[in-house]
Amino acid sequence: MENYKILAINPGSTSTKIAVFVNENLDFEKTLRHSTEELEKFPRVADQFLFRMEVITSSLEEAQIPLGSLQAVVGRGGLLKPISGGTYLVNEAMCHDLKHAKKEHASNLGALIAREIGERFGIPAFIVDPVVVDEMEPLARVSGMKGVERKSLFHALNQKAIARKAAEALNKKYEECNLIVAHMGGGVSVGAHEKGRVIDVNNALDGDGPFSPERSGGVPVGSIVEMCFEKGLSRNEVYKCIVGRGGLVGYLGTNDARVVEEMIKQGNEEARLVYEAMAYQVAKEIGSCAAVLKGKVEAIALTGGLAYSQMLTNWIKERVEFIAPVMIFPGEGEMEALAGGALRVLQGTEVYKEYL
Ligand SMILES: Nc1ncnc2c1ncn2[C@@H]1O[C@H](COP(=O)(O)OP(=O)(O)OP(=O)(O)O)[C@@H](O)[C@H]1O
Ligand SMILES: CCCC(=O)O
Repeated sequence: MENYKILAINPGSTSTKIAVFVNENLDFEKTLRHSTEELEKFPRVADQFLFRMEVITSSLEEAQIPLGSLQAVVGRGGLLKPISGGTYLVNEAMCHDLKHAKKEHASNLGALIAREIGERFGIPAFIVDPVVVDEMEPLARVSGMKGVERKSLFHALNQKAIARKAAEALNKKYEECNLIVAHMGGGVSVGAHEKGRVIDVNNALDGDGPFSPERSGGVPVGSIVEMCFEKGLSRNEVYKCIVGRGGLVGYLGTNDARVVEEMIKQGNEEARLVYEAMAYQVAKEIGSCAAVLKGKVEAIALTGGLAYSQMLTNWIKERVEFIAPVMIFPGEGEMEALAGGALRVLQGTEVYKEYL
């Protein structure tokens, strides 16, 4: 069997994760951290392109991994038009949309960096399951306000990767089972996976669903109207309260769940209430997904950095275990999922999709 060496690139808001896989096997991995001072110099995420390229190429050089030895490069996909899940070849239309994306998101750089490396070394560049994966049913799109549609914007890459692992643990194919996946990281998304399609999910970036370490999740809209029109906050200030300064940050001044657990251990009652409320909201969202799937749920998977917390997962489990067995996959499998998507295409077990 031919060996494929694949570089995976995952640009995050404060880091760039890179990994090199030979087929399924991890050969090299590094998280390149970027300080606020380093990133502050760039007015827009797109302006960080050369800076991130430079840190990636120097680390690979340092690790003595020649870019010329790669067979493919794969980046985390960003805020494109809504598309179905899968592996996409990076093309001109995709790069155009990412350069002109209305919203800032570090993952907008994934495809652009992958394409640059791909072109330099004559190898294919892909993205896999970007945050805009949209497999929602028409019913799920109706918001209740004419002219406003519910959108699918979530941790598609990790949700799909973990759903595949949960299916494997059930000895089934992902496309054969109904699962609920709760990704609990800096943001939280809870998806109803029906036979390999995420038919409903909360929009993790736009104030929808449970609150998270730094996002407010859904809040009563009347209060937002007041913030906009009576408190005189700017558009950016209001958005910051929803994404960045919401959730644990807003209540407790930290986005680090470990710090919150320490506060609870020291007897801080507010910290306990807020932390348990986060678990309560995730459990409620899981319950909503169970209704979406008409109760036919084979497993509930909890993942993301917060899934390391036993305190949190126990609170969630006690409320949702009656629905289906709860499986816990702490952390995220994004690098493996990126490389896996590219590998399936290189090995010919999956056909890449074209972004139009
Ligand atoms: N061992 C642990 N116990 C409790 N919480 C933890 C642990 N490890 C990480 N966390 C928490 O997980 C959260 C971050 O999760 P994660 O690293 O998945 O987020 P991210 O990658 O920054 O954001 P996102 O997943 O939204 O893209 C933080 O609140 C962090 O404190
Ligand atoms: C929208 C999913 C990715 C993120 O939370 O930033």
